[in-house]
Amino acid sequence: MSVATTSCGHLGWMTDRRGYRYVTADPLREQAPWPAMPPLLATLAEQAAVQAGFPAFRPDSCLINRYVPGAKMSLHQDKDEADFSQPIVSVSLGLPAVFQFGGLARSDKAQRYLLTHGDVVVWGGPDRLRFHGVLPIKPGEHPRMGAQRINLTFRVAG
Ligand SMILES: O=C(O)CCC(=O)C(=O)O
Ligand SMILES: [Fe+2]
Repeated sequence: MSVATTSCGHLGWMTDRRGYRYVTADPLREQAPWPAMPPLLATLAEQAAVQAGFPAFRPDSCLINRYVPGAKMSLHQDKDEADFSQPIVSVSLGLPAVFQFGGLARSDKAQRYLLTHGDVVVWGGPDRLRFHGVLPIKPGEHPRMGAQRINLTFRVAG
């Protein structure tokens, strides 16, 4: 089962026959601009980045991933962004997930971390291009978010 994805902020992520890329308009909403990034969330992401040693982080894109039980994300690198000196800031809400954090090669052994409601992860610097993914979400009901996990990843995409 796959993850449902949308975006907010100046740039959002899409895929079609031409491949994956960041664009300024939502192809599923008649090319309307992506919704603005809520300032509260941008500030949260920036403050997390400061704590991790990335004080210049000003995200222009937030990917919103929705996982229902059974949904997973295979190991991948986030490498469509323009500037790899900027980190990724990830905020997890709802059902728990096992996050896999691997090496710079897909075949490298991945560490596993449990991410629960409210967890924030920052990866950058020499770790920016590590392979990562999410194991299938276990069935469950989160008291505030219901039977789903929402993950927000803040990025400097353009
Ligand atoms: O859901 C997560 O925790 C990770 C999401 C992710 O890696 C991505 O959107 O590129
Ligand atoms: Fe990713």
